[in-house]
Amino acid sequence: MIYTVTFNPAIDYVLEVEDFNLGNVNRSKDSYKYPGGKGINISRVLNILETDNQALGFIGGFTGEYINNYLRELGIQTDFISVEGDTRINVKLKSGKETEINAPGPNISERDLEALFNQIDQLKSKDFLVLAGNVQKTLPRDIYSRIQARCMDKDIKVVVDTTGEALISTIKNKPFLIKPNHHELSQIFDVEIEDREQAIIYSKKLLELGAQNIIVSMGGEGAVLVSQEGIYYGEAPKGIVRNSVGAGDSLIAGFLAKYSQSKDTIESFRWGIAAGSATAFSMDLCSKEEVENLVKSINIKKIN
Ligand SMILES: Nc1ncnc2c1ncn2[C@@H]1O[C@H](COP(=O)(O)OP(=O)(O)O)[C@@H](O)[C@H]1O
Ligand SMILES: O=P(O)(O)OC[C@H]1O[C@](O)(COP(=O)(O)O)[C@@H](O)[C@@H]1O
Repeated sequence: MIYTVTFNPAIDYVLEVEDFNLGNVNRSKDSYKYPGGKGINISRVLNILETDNQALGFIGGFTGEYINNYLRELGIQTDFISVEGDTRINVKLKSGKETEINAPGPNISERDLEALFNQIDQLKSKDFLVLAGNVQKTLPRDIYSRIQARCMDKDIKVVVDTTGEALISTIKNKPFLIKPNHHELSQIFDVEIEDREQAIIYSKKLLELGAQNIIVSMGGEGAVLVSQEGIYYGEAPKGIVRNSVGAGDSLIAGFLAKYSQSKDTIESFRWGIAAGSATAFSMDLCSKEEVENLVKSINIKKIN
């Protein structure tokens, strides 16, 4: 079974505004709302790709209830822990460029954390655990690493998709997969990573430090995969970008959907890129048909 954990879910509120003008009243042409947060997006795309999974994490208030109901109506199993305060609303502004404002989210108490640890302790060998998204500022920065440590005596494949210290602290515990985008990779090493060659150099360092598979996504430029099996590059297909929110999450879900059936890392990488791009070309997340259409056109090149 694949479990996703979202510490800080969100309703993604997408506003389309023509010629956004800062400091003035703007009217939006259209607006949409979707349940979001990285683990939740991964659960939704796994479900789209007909892969069973369960969504865990913390929700609160009317916004949390909206997310839980939405996922259950899609047929996704959920076992969220209820916290005090409302789950956040993140604003995604489309006006030529994409601007995102992500809110802080409710506090997580010691008791809430204990409840999550109890759930993690029920996981079994061969399960996948995805730890995704930002963790609230009030929590210790190594919280993902502590969760990983609880899985070490079982054969659980842990996937981490976050940034900064929360990500760095997990590398020593040998995560199965990490997926920084090139900006996040730049942040880790405090350098400017702008091309594939640089992304490879720094991913190799993460491999040496313990990560088993590193995918660095680079938006429309595709992604690189660095693992013990070698170094690969996958070009992203061309298309009209409608809303790239959730593209990175979709990449992870596409990878896991394929990997959990086939254990074929390279083919899974191809599916990941297809799912990421199919989401970028959609207003909401991808559809199964779009992913299946795109996957045929994606060429994976071995670099080393
Ligand atoms: N403009 C785009 N054109 C085509 N594919 C895209 C585009 N933006 C994102 N993607 C696809 O989604 C994947 C993840 O996107 P990226 O923006 O790097 O992730 P994140 O959302 O984590 O920042 C890319 O590797 C690519 O396959
Ligand atoms: O947890 P964070 O880092 O604040 O990010 C939350 C946001 O990330 C998303 O999961 C999208 O992530 P990606 O675009 O990186 O795939 C949104 O749904 C959500 O609003």
